[in-house]
Amino acid sequence: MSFLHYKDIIEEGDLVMAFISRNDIKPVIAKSGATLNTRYGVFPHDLMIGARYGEQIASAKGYGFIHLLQPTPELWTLSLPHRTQIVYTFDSSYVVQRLRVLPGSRVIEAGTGSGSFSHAFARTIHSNGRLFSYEFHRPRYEEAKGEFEIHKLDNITLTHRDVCTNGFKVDGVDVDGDAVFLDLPAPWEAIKHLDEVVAKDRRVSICCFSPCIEQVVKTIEALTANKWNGIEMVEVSGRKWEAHREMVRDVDEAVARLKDIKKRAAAGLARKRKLNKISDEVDNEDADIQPDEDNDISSEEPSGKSETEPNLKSDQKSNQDTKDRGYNPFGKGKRIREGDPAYKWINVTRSEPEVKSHTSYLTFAYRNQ
Ligand SMILES: C[S@@+](CC[C@H](N)C(=O)[O-])C[C@H]1O[C@@H](n2cnc3c(N)ncnc32)[C@H](O)[C@@H]1O
Repeated sequence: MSFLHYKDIIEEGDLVMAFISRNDIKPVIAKSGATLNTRYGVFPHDLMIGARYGEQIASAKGYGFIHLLQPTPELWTLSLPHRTQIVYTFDSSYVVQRLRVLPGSRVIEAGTGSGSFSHAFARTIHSNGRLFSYEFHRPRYEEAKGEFEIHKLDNITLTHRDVCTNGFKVDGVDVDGDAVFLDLPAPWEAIKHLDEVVAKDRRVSICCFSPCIEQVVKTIEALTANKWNGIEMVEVSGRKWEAHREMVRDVDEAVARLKDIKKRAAAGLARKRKLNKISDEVDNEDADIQPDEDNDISSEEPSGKSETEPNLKSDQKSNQDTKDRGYNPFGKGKRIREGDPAYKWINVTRSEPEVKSHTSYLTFAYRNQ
């Protein structure tokens, strides 16, 4: 396994992205005898080893299940241990294409932070490219170094350095960068050091990622002073769209639904009244109880049989609902798989209710074009 080369079968020592739910993805190194404990059950790693990436496995007791996914930078970004603020895929995907980062590119990145963007760069530039990443915080540097080794990202050169003070030169290496990404509190202090490491014979692109407009202004001043051209600032407003099919229903079905709701409400009320009556009887064991027409459930129960449902006692009825009732779009009944060709469907899209708010401003510029 590696983020650079995909494979089919999971082996001991491979990284597996255990997809528990949309908001819960756990990176796991498959190790014989170990277990993954989740709220859906316990998953022995021995079930993962030998399985195919993409496969679903059941928990040891068979109640829950998870999917075993191939590691990708996108899944890593959603599951990595946060040491800092990170760049998410909404922004990183845009930056990668806008900087024209390709297999073979030589990219300069500072700071490394949690290594979220480093994974995306490393995957895109592939084995023939090189990412020069810089981090001045010692523990973060150490942790990123360990992660890159475990993830076999051998196309990254990680340097422990304050780039604002000491620049980007790497001993014995011609960095020759053609793309630069600065996610630093003061990128304007680092820009002046780029001259000594960026390519002179081809186009070089830069992106500075800054959360506030005052930082953007200072960055633009430094880019202009250092002869960067085509300066442009953009903001990515990420929003997820969900596409699925919805069953087309007609008026008769809508009327049936209203009747169904009304009938269920009446039956529920009757059951509640019956229960209240029983508890009153228990409380007043010796009392002389007069029949109360308002609480007589026989007047509340639907008297006639409906087309689809015999007039059964409530517990029998609920069994009957799921067994014989066939498709019921509104309540208990057979579940229909989305897209079942026996029904009519329409394609619909829905945007996520919560629009991602501001992440950062992206300031782009170019040299030697
Ligand atoms: C917001 S984080 C970067 C997050 C990263 N882009 C990611 O996606 O995970 C900024 C990092 O820059 C580092 N940093 C700040 N100033 C620096 C400097 N002058 N030289 C090197 N690293 C620096 C910080 O320690 C921090 O880890």
